[in-house]
Amino acid sequence: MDYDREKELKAFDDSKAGVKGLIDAGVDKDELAEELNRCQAGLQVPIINLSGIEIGNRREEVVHQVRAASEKWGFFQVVNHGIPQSVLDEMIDGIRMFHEQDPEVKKAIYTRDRIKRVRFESNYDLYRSRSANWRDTLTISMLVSDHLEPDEFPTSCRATTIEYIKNAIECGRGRTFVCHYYPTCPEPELTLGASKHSDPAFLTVLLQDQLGGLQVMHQNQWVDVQPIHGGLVVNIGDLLQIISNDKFRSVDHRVLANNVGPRISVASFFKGVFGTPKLYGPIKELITEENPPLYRDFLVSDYIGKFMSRALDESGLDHFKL
Ligand SMILES: O=C(O)CCC(=O)C(=O)O
Ligand SMILES: [Fe+2]
Repeated sequence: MDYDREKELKAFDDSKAGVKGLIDAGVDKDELAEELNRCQAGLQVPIINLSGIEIGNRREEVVHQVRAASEKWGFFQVVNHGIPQSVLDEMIDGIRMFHEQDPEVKKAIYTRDRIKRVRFESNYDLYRSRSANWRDTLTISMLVSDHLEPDEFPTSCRATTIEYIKNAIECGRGRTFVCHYYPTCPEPELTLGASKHSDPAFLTVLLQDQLGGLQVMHQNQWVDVQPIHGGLVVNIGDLLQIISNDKFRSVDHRVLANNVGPRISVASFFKGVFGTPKLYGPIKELITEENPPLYRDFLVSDYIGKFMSRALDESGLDHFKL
């Protein structure tokens, strides 16, 4: 592979020509328009109702639905999950407030709290793949432990403002919150909110607002993930595809940019442990003679390292295939 992402990023930064420089150099609008339009109306990612999960055989039913959705779609939405609507609404409002506050105050918070603002990659992505990431994100990494405890999510997402989010960090385990803010885009046909990718995580739980824009690749077509008030979007990430030995699917998704208004979403990535020597790989119970392991064992930090340095159109999975 002769492509060096860091080097290209630096070259772009050094040029100081900005997005305008890239556009002046020529963007193939037809290519992007074709890619944007490959959509499938009428399909919908599975919606799983968690109500009464403790009653009778409901749990079994739900497990079955989760399994089927994870195999066929890699995506589903959950409703009646028990997190109060007010908590979800306040979380969206908190993120909006954070991003829309006075720029100087925001800057002071970033500095004071040493919050890492992920590189705003729009310029770079436009350059590299003719598709920008039209969003500002705030990334908050949680403390790590050596196992995943996804059932803690409801507590740790009780975040209304940045202060609350930080409190959540205190009790968080091996996960990262990405609080997205997709500003209104003057030319949505020229760009993307988030370019096509699969997630570098075991599992992602996503809260999105009512604007829509998230699309998932299904049978070679883009399908809209319809916003459901009070719903949460769950998707399988690369790491779960690996440990399930390809039984569950980590599928590509993207977010369209729009000129209607800012879009807000909060993604909680369950990433496992970064700094410990724990090895992950296809779960032994799934391995038989007919179903041999498809991936080698790996450390989460190896995987994340590969993901970060890969070319944009590459999958993070390929490096671990046997
Ligand atoms: O904002 C969204 O709806 C999805 C964002 C996403 O896919 C990601 O951050 O990995
Ligand atoms: Fe994603």
